[in-house]
Amino acid sequence: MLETVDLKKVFKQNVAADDVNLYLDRGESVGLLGPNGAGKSTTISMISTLLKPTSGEVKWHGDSVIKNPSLIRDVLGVVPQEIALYEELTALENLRFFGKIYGIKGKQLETKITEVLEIVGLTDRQKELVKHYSGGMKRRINIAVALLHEPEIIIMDEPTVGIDPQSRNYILEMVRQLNKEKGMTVLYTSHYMEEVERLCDRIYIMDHGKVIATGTKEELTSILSSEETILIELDQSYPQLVEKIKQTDGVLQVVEHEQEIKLIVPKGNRLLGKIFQLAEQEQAQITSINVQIPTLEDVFLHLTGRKLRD
Ligand SMILES: Nc1ncnc2c1ncn2[C@@H]1O[C@H](COP(=O)(O)OP(=O)(O)OP(=O)(O)O)[C@@H](O)[C@H]1O
Repeated sequence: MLETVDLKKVFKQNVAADDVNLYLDRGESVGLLGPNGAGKSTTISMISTLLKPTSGEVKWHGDSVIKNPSLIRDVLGVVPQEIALYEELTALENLRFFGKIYGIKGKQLETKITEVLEIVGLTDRQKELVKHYSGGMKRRINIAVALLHEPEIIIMDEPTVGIDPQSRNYILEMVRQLNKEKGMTVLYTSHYMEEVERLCDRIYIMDHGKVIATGTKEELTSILSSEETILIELDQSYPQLVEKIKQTDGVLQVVEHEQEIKLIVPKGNRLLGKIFQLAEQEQAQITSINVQIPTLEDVFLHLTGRKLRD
């Protein structure tokens, strides 16, 4: 239904999107997972025709969206990362304003507004000025705006960044319902692994402008089927210990974050004894040590040697 073919965007010397190939089938929920600066926003800006690609194609049912942007504009709802609302208007006035921009009028507009307010759970607060809304409520109205014209496909650019856990949960559940119950096709970008794991049927992992892996969560984590993750917590950080662990035979990847060290090691390894020995040498106190099933975060670490969120 929607496809990008070798989509590229170069800003001066910086290749923000590098031959990105994605596809979405009708009714799918697809995640674009990557750290800040990976090229997610650039890619979706090109898909939604807000940004002209340096080269490559965006196709809607096989036809070029680059040549004919109107093909996609009516069927696409875009929720940008930045809140795009008038603070001095109420939520209802914002929805009326944006609805008219979409060309929806009169009774049809009022019916649609009632419906989208219900979807985002803000019916009771619709007459309050947006400037008095919390960050999470503003994001929900931002989403309501994108739903006004009944898009076939909705693209969301990190819609939960910087909001409270309750609003975050509300948004995630709402996206799930739009996809699973209303059959809307979703392209969801995030740097939160848990969100794409929870919401998306298929996931593209991006880094430095490139798609570095794609598949279902199970397919992606099976990249690590012969490996496992060891998570070590210490009473404080021990840089020397990290260095020694990195040099230990059989340790494939190591990342540290404050008092925590995460290792990717081959399954069935016998490294725990060695780790305890090294900790003793460095007089480091291990407060916990856990062997875990690999997550998408570990897949990213395995592929790039870095954490998803640094
Ligand atoms: N208008 C622009 N001019 C120059 N460079 C840009 C522009 N927009 C993005 N970039 C650069 O392109 C790269 C990809 O940025 P992009 O915003 O697409 O990443 P992202 O994965 O969406 O991350 P974030 O979540 O931080 O937005 C970054 O190096 C960024 O600095």
